[in-house]
Amino acid sequence: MTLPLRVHNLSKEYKDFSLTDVSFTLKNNSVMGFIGPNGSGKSTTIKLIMNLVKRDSGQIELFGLDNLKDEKRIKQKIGFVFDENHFHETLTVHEMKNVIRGFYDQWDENLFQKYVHDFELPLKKQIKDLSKGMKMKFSLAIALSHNADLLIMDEPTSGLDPLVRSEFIDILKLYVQDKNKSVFFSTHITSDLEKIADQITLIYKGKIIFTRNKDELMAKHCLVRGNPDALDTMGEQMFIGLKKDQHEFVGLAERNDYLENELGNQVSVERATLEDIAVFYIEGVKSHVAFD
Ligand SMILES: Nc1ncnc2c1ncn2[C@@H]1O[C@H](COP(=O)(O)OP(=O)(O)OP(=O)(O)O)[C@@H](O)[C@H]1O
Repeated sequence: MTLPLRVHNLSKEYKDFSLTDVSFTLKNNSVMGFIGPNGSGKSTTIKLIMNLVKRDSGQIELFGLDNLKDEKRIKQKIGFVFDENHFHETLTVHEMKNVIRGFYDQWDENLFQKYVHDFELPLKKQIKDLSKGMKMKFSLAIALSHNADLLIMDEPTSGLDPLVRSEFIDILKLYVQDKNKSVFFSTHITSDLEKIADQITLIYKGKIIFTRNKDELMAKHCLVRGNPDALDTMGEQMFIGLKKDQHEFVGLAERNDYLENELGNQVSVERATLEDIAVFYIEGVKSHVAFD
């Protein structure tokens, strides 16, 4: 079976920023969360995948097809939700939909109308008068109504309230119940990814730190907290990332017996959230000068 998305050694140079040898693979029927601090290169990577920006080198394959040579064919199979508004502000929802549906061979009007109903989309309102949440739901309704096999979304939930975000997650869960569907999206809201993601890719300063299975990532890591004196016994090298002052240290480590059994009374070992994992991996990279 061909993979929905494969990015290989992708590079792009801007004046003050480089995306360097970015590689990752989205598995079939999988949801991948693409995370990293502001300015890490998430939108740039997504724009390169969608051929909105020209790459310097590397390959991008969607469904086994080259994203440049087979762009037209590929775009029929992708539902794209973009943070920046790419609709004509003065058209109504209904008019805008009629423009967009013309691009898709497999437009499903009944399905679109179902989403209009479910999302309570106001067909007669001009795009400029929609709230942020409504615009996102409209984008999502479009993305879901042309039989796309892959959703690619750039921060689709930024600025949305928890209720709308929770609806969004439910929609994605339903979407990937179909074994042919996959999702790739960037976000800063790692708690959403804890609920829905199968894979996580972390990017920092234009380089990939890791692509990992989310459950495995969360099961394998822990936060360790304690008095800095305990570091003398433990050694700092066991930490992926570490923060300390004179009173306390907090670090991310891989779970192991030594930590949990032998050091039990000197340190506390806690569950690490996805946010902790991302923050401390980056902390570790920052303290590793060779990265720059
Ligand atoms: N067209 C451009 N010309 C020059 N620099 C650019 C251009 N587009 C993006 N950049 C720079 O590339 C870097 C990465 O930006 P990008 O938008 O990809 O980051 P991001 O990870 O999506 O950030 P955020 O989480 O804040 O949305 C930034 O430093 C940005 O200023």
